[in-house]
Amino acid sequence: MSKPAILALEDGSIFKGISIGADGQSTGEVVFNTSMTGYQEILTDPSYARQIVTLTYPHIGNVGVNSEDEEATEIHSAGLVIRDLPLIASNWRSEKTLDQYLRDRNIVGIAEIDTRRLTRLLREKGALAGCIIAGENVTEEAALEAAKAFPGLKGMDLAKEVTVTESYSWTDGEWDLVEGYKAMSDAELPYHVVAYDFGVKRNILRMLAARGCRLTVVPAKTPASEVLAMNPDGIFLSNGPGDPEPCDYAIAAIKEILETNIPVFGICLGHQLLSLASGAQTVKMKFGHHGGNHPVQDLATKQVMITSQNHGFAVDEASLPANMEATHKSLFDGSLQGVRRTDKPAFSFQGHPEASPGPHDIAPLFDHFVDLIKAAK
Ligand SMILES: NC(=O)CC[C@H](N)C(=O)O
Repeated sequence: MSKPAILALEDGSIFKGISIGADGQSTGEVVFNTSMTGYQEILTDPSYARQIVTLTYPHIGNVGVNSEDEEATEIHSAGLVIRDLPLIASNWRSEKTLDQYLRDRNIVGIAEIDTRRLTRLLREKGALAGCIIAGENVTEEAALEAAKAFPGLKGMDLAKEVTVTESYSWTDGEWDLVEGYKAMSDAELPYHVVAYDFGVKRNILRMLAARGCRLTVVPAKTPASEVLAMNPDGIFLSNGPGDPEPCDYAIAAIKEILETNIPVFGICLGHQLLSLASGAQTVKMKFGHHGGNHPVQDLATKQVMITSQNHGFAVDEASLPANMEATHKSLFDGSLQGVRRTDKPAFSFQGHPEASPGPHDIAPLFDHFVDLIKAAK
């Protein structure tokens, strides 16, 4: 017997469906993601903290879930909204069904929702605060009240909530498959990169390790002095949830790091923080970019790449300081997608070059980072 569930939005819209996952209540900013695959990676991406994700692809859960595809140890998304949960999950890697996974992690979800109506609404009005109530005691009034009480992500520092408490090392990246690194032990990997964890995805760490980087992953609030004392060959700024603007500790640390000539690479939240630390400004977007098919142009070569995206804030191109240059633009809406410092070996990208799953067109950005490290060494 399926249990009822309700999704209420701050504008008063009510969507009735059935519960998948845990009983309970969850509020957050409702966003739509147009990816056709990767629901488990989306759920576990720390950048989705405090966001309820609706997937436009209609059948979600077909291949179940497994322990290898998680981008972090927990589900960070505040809830899942889908059209149809298949009766059977079938894949050789599947360890459990999606609804069992949500129940085990105490995450609420709702199925049998008209996700096309919901997506059109979010496109017209922009991302809206919402609340899912699932299981017992499902009332429209309670869901509406909770949705309206959610303050929105603007001004919310969530990087400090999802980051690690202790630093750790990471060398897992099938780096031994890369020619030249085959016979090396982890400690012999040629480059030491310190990665700030603002909500990092595992595949970013894997892709850096695969290029010969021995990583020390550090908590979001680690001061620059501690990072510089580790003598890194490169510094990486991770993706992460929430508004970049209130992350003053990170902005201060990056400013200090930019006084050195150590190569810096930022992805998504890391891109926004590098820009803020350089004097640029960020803005909240209407409904953001969340999907796996976003065309982005490299402004120098004019080459167009298909990219994976997940962001609700963006760097305002008009605010770039004289020593920062736009490198990439979205061909969907013209928004800024990449920057580089003209006076320092520092650059960053708004989308996700590590896309897993997703297009790999922009993966060479990792090679560019390693090239800067080699040049600086
Ligand atoms: N994936 C990310 O790092 C997201 C960055 C930021 N939280 C945003 O929404 O724009």
